Amino acid sequence: MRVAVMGAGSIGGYFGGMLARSGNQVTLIARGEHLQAIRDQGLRIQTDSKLLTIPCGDNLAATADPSEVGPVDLALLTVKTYQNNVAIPAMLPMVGTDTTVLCLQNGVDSYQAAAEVLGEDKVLPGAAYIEAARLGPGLLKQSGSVVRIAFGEADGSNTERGGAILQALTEAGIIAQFRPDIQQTLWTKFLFIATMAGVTSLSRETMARIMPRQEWRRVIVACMREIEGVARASGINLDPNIVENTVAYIEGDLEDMHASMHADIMSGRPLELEALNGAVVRAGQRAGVATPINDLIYAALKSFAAGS
Ligand SMILES: CC(C)(CO)C(=O)C(=O)O
Repeated sequence: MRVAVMGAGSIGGYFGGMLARSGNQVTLIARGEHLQAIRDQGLRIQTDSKLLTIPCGDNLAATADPSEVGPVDLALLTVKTYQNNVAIPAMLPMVGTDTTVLCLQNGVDSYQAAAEVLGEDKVLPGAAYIEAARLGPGLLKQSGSVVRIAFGEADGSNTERGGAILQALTEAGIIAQFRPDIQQTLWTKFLFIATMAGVTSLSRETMARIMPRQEWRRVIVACMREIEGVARASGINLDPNIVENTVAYIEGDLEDMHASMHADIMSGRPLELEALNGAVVRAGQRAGVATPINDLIYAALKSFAAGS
């Protein structure tokens, strides 16, 4: 497959690198010293056990300019959601008649922003579970054993392109699922990440530190119940034990689990607040469900959302 990755940071870089290693023709869209380092030294991915180097050459290329790439079979959208206004229109030269755009961003409505610009029939919503960070120019760190993508057609249909992407991801060693119930999948991750990104950013403490504390645990469970209520009132069919399952999932892997928004606020970078707690507040207003905890998180973090 010809693949382009819009946003070759830690998550896009990891998936792009794996797809190149398994024989796809991958172009990373990157900028500045990150781009230069990838070109000079290859993309380097440090896992818990080894350093993988994927040199630019046969299967991997990197550029700042999407118009150099031309139409691809698969474009991954992995920029932070607050970059969408610039990044999504910039993808247009890479989207042709047969291109599929797989949105792996946080949030339940990010893929719609892409669909509005790139075409309703082009964009597949998806959710990524991966613990990754950028250590330096051209160098990524992927931690822990969880690397998973769940995606689907927005209308729940079973399509040939979905099967082809599933095969490419699986051959790249990524645990992938092509799901008929993609809204449920998106909201399941959303309930987890909006809550944990919100509370860890608010407290400036990691999940491992706040999860065992009863006072935070009550807030976390209440925040998840709030999001569950908004989802159900919006017609999303979540698992009846969604909150208990999500708490158990977090507690099962606490040491390795960090919310990227927490890392962002600690480093003074912009926040995905609008796509996370802001989106809960807006969806709550639409569905007529009160969201006092997310209102508080949203209000408290708003002054930091543009970075500091
Ligand atoms: C799944 C997880 C926790 C890591 O990619 C995430 O989406 C985030 O931190 O924003």
